Amino acid sequence: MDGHSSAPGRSRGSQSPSHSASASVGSSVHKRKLASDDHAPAFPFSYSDTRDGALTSNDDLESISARGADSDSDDESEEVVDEEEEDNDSMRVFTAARLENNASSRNSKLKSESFSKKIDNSGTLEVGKEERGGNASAALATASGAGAMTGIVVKEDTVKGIFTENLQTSGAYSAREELLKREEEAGRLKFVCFVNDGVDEHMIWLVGLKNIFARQLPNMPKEYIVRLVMDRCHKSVMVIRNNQVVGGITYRPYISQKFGEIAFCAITADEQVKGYGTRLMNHLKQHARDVDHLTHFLTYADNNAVGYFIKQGFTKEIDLDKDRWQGYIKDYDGGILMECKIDPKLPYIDLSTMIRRQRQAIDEKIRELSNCHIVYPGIDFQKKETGVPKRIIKVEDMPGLREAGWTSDQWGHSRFKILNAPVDSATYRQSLNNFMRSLIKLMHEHPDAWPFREPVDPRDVPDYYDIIKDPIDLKTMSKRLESEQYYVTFEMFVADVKRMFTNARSYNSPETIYYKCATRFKLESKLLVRFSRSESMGIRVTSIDTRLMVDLTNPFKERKEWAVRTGLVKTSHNVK
Ligand SMILES: CC(=O)SCCNC(=O)CCNC(=O)[C@H](O)C(C)(C)COP(=O)(O)OP(=O)(O)OC[C@H]1O[C@@H](n2cnc3c(N)ncnc32)[C@H](O)[C@@H]1OP(=O)(O)O
Repeated sequence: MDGHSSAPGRSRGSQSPSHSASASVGSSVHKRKLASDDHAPAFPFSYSDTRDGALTSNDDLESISARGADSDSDDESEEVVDEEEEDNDSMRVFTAARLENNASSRNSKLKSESFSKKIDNSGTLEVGKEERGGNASAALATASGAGAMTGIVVKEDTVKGIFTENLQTSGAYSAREELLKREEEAGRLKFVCFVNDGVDEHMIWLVGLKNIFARQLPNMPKEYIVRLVMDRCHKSVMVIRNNQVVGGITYRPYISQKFGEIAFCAITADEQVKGYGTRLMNHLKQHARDVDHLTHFLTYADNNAVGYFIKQGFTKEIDLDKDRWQGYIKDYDGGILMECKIDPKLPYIDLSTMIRRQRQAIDEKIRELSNCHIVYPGIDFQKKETGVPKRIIKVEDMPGLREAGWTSDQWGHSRFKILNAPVDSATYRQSLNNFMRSLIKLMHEHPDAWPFREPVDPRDVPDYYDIIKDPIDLKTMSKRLESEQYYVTFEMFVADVKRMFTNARSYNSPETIYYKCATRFKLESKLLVRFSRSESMGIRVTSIDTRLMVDLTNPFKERKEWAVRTGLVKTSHNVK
């Protein structure tokens, strides 16, 4: 039973049999003292308690360290474009490195062990039997089902000649978790939780963990790390791979308060960003919930690690009642207090199976409602130059189209309808072609159109076609238009114009004239199409966005005047 008495003023040192320097209050003094006093014992307190063969001196610890538990070894040096115009911006955004893997930049300063910590008399921790006997979490994971990363089973499709394919197997998170789970099942990886219990093997791992913390949290006084890792009120959940510790979390469970304080968390440098940190946290949560009966975790997250903690479900908003934690936990400089609620039901160490089942259930439901999982064979579409088909393929011959609910009256269906256009499809198409022709002509005349008038010559730009897989230019568009087979909808035309700008802006860097031309040309083409569409559709625009009008620069100036003249735009309204 936790006999904690509310004594926020009592120093943490009072829990140690012979605490000394560490009980000082001023943080800087404390830090300096720890950092500079070579004669100070590495342990701020001595282990007079010898239960379970606990260490009795600093030498014992050093000797264990010398046995090679150091896994973080010292040799490690450490529209026409429509409304969705900006959809291509992402193409200019290059993916940044996921992590700045520089341990020395991880800046976590111990501000002060404020020693206002309340004492949790439950401090003597029972290490669950399952931890002593191995790894409860791993056992649970094994019991909870196969971890094979199989794809979703697709029902046999009865339609002849139709292929079905797995839509998706698993996301990156699940894939990583599954992989590590399989490692656990194969015995190459385990997650254990120990306190300083004097058992040699456990001590070796704890010392190894201490070394990792010392390496990965360089601003944390080493003596302080040793003290907490070896403190019997603190537990450490460790990642053990091939009998070597590769990381861990040291935390203190406050049993009566039902929360735990994560003191240190680190993975050895060359094993970071491989999913160990996530799996470790999941094991910790499961253990803390099932063994310690905790409901929350609190931690002062190092600024550089806030992202990691957020991904593990920690938030900067602290919901936990202050009475439950204030005065218990230590303050750290450069750290942000974060909280995580432990879910009472989630299978933390088998989340991937849960996610896979949920994904499967959703996928099955989607398959009941749609045929989007059915993949049809492609059509033999032999193209002439400019992509115009050599042989006209009847729409109804396209595999899967009828199955998708297409009917012949939908031919040439478009979001854009020319109003008052003839209903018979031949005349309608003629009007559409005329409309697109007038657009191409106007675009051709635009002063910024010069880079787009002809296809890029590979002799001038040898790598262009290696990078741009779907080239397009105004001349090619004109040919497509003249074939009268290609642009069967206005959307197809718009798609080519969009691609022309996207190609230019992905091949060329922003400071180039080509990129700038593309940006200006894109904007004005967009305005042009909006105007032309309005005109062609017979819509009488009675007001036009001021911004559009202001943006209309030269070659379209006449159109603006024309728009005003014809009453397309209300002069009293927007035109300046
Ligand atoms: C209370 C404290 O101890 S605070 C100090 C925390 N410890 C440190 O900063 C020491 C140095 N860092 C480390 O030891 C490790 O990088 C840890 C413990 C922070 C994370 O362990 P890893 O094994 O690298 O984490 P893991 O591979 O599971 O990554 C989980 C996710 O968090 C992200 N992540 C990992 N570290 C960080 C970080 N420092 N900042 C932002 N995101 C991070 C990963 O990119 C990954 O994202 P994804 O799921 O979208 O791909």
